[in-house]
Amino acid sequence: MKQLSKHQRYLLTGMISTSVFLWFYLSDNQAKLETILGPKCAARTHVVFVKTHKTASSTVTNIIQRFGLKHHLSFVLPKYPENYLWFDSNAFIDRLLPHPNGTDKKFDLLCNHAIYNRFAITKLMHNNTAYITILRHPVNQFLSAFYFYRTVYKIPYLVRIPGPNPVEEYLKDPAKYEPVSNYASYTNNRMTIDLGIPRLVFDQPALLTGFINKIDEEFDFVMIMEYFAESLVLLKRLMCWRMEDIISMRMNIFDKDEVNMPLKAGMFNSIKKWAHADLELYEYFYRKFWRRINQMKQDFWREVEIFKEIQLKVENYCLNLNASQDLLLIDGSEWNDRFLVSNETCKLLNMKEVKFMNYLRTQQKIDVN
Ligand SMILES: Nc1ncnc2c1ncn2[C@@H]1O[C@H](COP(=O)(O)OS(=O)(=O)O)[C@@H](OP(=O)(O)O)[C@H]1O
Repeated sequence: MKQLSKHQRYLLTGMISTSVFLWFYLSDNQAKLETILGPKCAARTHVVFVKTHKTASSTVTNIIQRFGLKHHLSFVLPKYPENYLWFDSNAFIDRLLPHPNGTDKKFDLLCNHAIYNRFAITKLMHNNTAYITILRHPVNQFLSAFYFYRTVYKIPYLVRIPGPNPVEEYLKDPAKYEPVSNYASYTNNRMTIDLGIPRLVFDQPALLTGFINKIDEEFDFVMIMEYFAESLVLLKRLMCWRMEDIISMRMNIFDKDEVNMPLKAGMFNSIKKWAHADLELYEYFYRKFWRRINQMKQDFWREVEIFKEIQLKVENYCLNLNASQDLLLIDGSEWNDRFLVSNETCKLLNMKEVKFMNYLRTQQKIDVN
């Protein structure tokens, strides 16, 4: 074979090393490809998450809190010691911590419990804010709320219910036990209440449907708790966030063995009947969720699978944490850059909503001059 000249050898070596470099870059992952060709999309940083009760909403709030902390974003936060945001009076601004950069500035994120009030919230937020919420099947949502607010929070109207099976007793005549105020109840179609739909329309089908349609117009995305992984991958795509942004640890799990209130025959249907506004809301957005998923290409399901694998690794790592443990390295894929999970990451993933909020409150106060 003919010997290559020095110049040809030099060119060939250059071509090979460039190819190896590009191969490493391109085969590594999508994020590296984006480094060369420019990003496909920029992460959206303006979100309102309407935190419905007992729907895995604290888990989603943790995701948003971590995202905001990482990107130094501003949060709409109630003044200490309040944990809820109240938009029911014109003086709602007085109950909020001021914006860290001046009172005329718009906030980036809102993710506390609040009764949705579009008029008030738009005054605080940027025009390009994504409005998001989450719903759960009303029977499980009702039971979760009933058990939690009776046995953990010990809310008087629920504690007062007598008998060996208080759920059964309550379902015989819910109105007998329910508090008068809309907002004091956690068991009367609370997801619908959280979304700002008044109790007055619960028994007026046309008006209720009208309100649900309005929510549909105003919200960018409604997640479904029973499809949490799918919901988070859709959220990631909508917001152009990274895989490490949507990992989470389950918050507020309630051990059903702690309560001895078996669900007897007929109770499932009684709850559906009582929670009929929540049921209509849930079924509407459940159908919409699946229409959205059915429009996705096959790669959506591959991304969900990858996400579930990563989520499991993170859960195992954070649950079996010990101080000397190495970092967890998550490999890159078509949908994510490589990333590391550390003890510090786990601390944030496990941080309860109120503790996280208190931390954010001190951060934002420090920023106020
Ligand atoms: N990731 C994930 N997947 C599935 N389910 C989850 C998840 N995270 C939280 N949960 C369940 O959600 C219930 C708590 O909901 P919230 O966090 O919204 O409660 S709260 O209103 O903020 O008190 C509570 O339900 P119950 O255990 O039935 O009470 C949690 O177990």
